[in-house]
Amino acid sequence: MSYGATFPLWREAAGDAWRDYTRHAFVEGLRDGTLPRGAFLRYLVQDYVFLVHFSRAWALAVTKAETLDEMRACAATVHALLDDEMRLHVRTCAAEGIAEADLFAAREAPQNIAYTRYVLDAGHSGDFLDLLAALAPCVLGYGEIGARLAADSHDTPYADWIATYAGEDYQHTCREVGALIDAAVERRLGPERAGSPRWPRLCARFETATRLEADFWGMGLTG
Ligand SMILES: Cc1ncc(C[n+]2csc(CCO)c2C)c(N)n1
Repeated sequence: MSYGATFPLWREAAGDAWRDYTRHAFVEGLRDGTLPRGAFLRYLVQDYVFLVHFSRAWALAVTKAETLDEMRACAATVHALLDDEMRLHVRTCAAEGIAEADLFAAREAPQNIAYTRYVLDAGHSGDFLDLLAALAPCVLGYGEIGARLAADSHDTPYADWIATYAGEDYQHTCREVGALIDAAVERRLGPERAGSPRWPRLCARFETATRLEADFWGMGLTG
């Protein structure tokens, strides 16, 4: 999955961190069905809280945008997060007897705090590109993971989760976010993006967020 021109460069620059995230033991457990249900539910409850803060980060992106197209793309993501993706968590948890109020009130794990506040700080202390570089591993990594797991399908109780991220709706979102990143980078750095003095810092932001994603899976596995 390339999702545009910038993402493959950031992914390449992240080196082993990308592999550690997208091939994490938690992901392999989703793929072959060996992930314990308790680990999945722990992840889902934390992920609900994660999505609350992620919605805030995309809302921050609306305020950091420079064009109406950028504002529209980020506002649409806020809407999709609050109205679609979080509902999936609510439904799955409800089926296990966990109410939405419990999700909202869940105590955040340190790995969750580290990741979401890192992303928010990238936006507060930096500009639109700093924020997008910190947001990208989350959005595009799940697209890549979903597509890989669906292509190598097993009989797994996590087939719904895989289908959500492998599905055309989500893959379309990933292509749109890839295009948003490409246009934002071109606008601010020009055509020689990788030669820009800002480039190494953007790669570093992407890599840090990637490492925090891997730690988030780890939290699901071990609590
Ligand atoms: C830890 C963690 N990382 C990534 C995602 C996936 N994700 C987060 S926001 C979003 C929609 C577009 O921004 C998607 C698909 C997740 N749920 N939890």
